[in-house]
Amino acid sequence: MTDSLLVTVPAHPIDAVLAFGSNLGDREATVEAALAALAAAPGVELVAASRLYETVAVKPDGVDHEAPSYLNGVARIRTGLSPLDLLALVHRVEHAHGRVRVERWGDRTLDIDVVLYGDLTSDDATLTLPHPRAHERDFVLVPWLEIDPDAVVPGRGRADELLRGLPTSTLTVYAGERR
Ligand SMILES: Nc1ncnc2c1ncn2[C@@H]1O[C@H](COP(=O)(O)OP(=O)(O)OP(=O)(O)O)[C@@H](O)[C@H]1O
Ligand SMILES: Nc1nc2c(c(=O)[nH]1)N=C(CO)CN2
Repeated sequence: MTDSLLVTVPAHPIDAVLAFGSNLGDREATVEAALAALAAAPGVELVAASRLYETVAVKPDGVDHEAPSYLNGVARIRTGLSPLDLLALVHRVEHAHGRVRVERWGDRTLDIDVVLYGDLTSDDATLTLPHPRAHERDFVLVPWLEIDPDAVVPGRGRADELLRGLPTSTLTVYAGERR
């Protein structure tokens, strides 16, 4: 059964953190369009967005240098949407940008994860909060720390300390292909 908190409309706007990834097509245009769509959505205010980072694809067996690399970024929004309405919005934006799911962690034009919704924790498979793998992903922690140096993953610890515990990072700041 879905946790009732996941369908509760908040009494006050909630800060939520979203992580973006794209490794197919015009990655920069896709991420920028997704951010614009989220910023324009009723009940969402875009508060901050990180730079984009070029990152090596991580597959279930480890990093895959043969796969197209990702652009990753993180945004903080303030929202009056319930957690599940936010997830539904994120899915609509993914589908509007041609998201096709073929295999687990397969290449994709756009992936948006809900990293955090306020301090809500959930172990519901439909929306697990905080995102169950955010704490082990440099491609989430690095851009998140850029916009929130004191970021904390509830139940896991400070993002800067989590990052220090990960293998050497393969991220580089994306300078842009068209600029
Ligand atoms: N915090 C969350 N953010 C986004 N989706 C989530 C979250 N928790 C659970 N899900 C569920 O996970 C399902 C699969 O999501 P998705 O296809 O984006 O996974 P993935 O990108 O392949 O892998 P990962 O979740 O490791 O990034 C979604 O349909 C969604 O209901
Ligand atoms: N570098 C990188 N690798 C990934 C990413 C991602 O966003 N960036 N997302 C995945 C599943 O969501 C799987 N692997």
